[in-house]
Amino acid sequence: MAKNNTRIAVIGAGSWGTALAMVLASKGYTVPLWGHDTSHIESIRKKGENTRYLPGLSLSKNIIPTEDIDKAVRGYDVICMVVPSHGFRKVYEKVILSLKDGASVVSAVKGIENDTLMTMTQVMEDVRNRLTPEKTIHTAVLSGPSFAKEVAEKIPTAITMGCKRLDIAVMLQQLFVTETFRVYASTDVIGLEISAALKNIVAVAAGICDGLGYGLNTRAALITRGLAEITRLGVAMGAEPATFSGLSGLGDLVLTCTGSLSRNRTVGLKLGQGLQLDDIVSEMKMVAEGVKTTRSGYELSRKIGIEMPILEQIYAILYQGKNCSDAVRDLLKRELKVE
Ligand SMILES: NC(=O)C1=CN([C@@H]2O[C@H](COP(=O)(O)OP(=O)(O)OC[C@H]3O[C@@H](n4cnc5c(N)ncnc54)[C@H](OP(=O)(O)O)[C@@H]3O)[C@@H](O)[C@H]2O)C=CC1
Ligand SMILES: O=C(CO)COP(=O)(O)O
Repeated sequence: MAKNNTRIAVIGAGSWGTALAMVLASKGYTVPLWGHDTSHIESIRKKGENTRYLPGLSLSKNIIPTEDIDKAVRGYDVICMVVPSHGFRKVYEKVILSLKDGASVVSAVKGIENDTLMTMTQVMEDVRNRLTPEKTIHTAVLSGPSFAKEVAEKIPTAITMGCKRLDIAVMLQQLFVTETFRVYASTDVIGLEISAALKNIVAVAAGICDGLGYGLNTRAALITRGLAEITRLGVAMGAEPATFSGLSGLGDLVLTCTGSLSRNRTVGLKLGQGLQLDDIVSEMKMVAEGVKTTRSGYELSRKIGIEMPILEQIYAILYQGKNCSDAVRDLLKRELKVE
């Protein structure tokens, strides 16, 4: 668990980027924390606290807030990308220009890009092929049940680091692990990314059912059947089935479908209570990735030809104006099946 000479920076000064910077800073690493909003970065620098996203938690002096992306990236060995999926590509296009050959880039983001239907490691590969094909860059993904606030408060958490090269996954595992932040290694990058992105949609569904006043039976059914459909899609994309019963699969699904800290579950809860999506989203200061991923997940499932009944109903609610109760009724009256 000891610190080594690796230089690591975090790109994205929201709740999760800040919490991950706190994990690394607690090990003694000096961590640049990049954010795109100069006034927000200035506020973090002055107050020693991210009052917008993690209020009440003092930041270590080892965290260096910066709005200068080149300064945050140039010469660093490992970059942790924590910019929401809708802004990820644009930021990475800047990051890659300053990235050193042989660096590792970890995506801690849970989403699928709209329009391209790419996961974040696929976006990174696409950007590299276009902008710096001569560079070798190791892409990785960090995923699992981990509310930023709890991680920042050092509440015991377990999570998975995935990289197609196991030696790199193990190097990154050792870099992030602390006494309260246990990191497993995996080589199933696509499995981790698909489970991470799609659990957010099931969390919206769980919130809707709670908002409608349904009970624990409903939630347990959603978690179980949600996992079945996420697994079907992931396996069709080349993932290992076992990944979906791991931390990034079942683990994160349980957390976000049941935890009151989940932004995606909160969106669903308010929809179930009758609020309009636009009003819910415009009042939230944090990102709920499941809203955009419902669109890309839906298009991906149709492209690959995988039946995903829960996802289809959430898509109809969010993007076709379907009534929440009608969606639940239509799920229940589907043709009977063998489990
Ligand atoms: N929070 C959590 O518990 C966890 C989150 N994640 C994932 O981490 C990712 C980041 O989420 P999280 O940190 O929670 O989000 P937050 O909503 O807490 O923060 C988002 C951050 O990204 C910035 N941002 C928004 N749009 C852009 C853009 N286009 N370019 C650059 N920066 C931008 C925001 O800046 P501004 O303030 O100016 O809007 C803010 O600093 C998501 O994919 C999420 O699913 C994963 C595990 C846990
Ligand atoms: O992914 C998360 C925890 O693992 C956070 O979930 P929300 O984005 O729904 O808050």
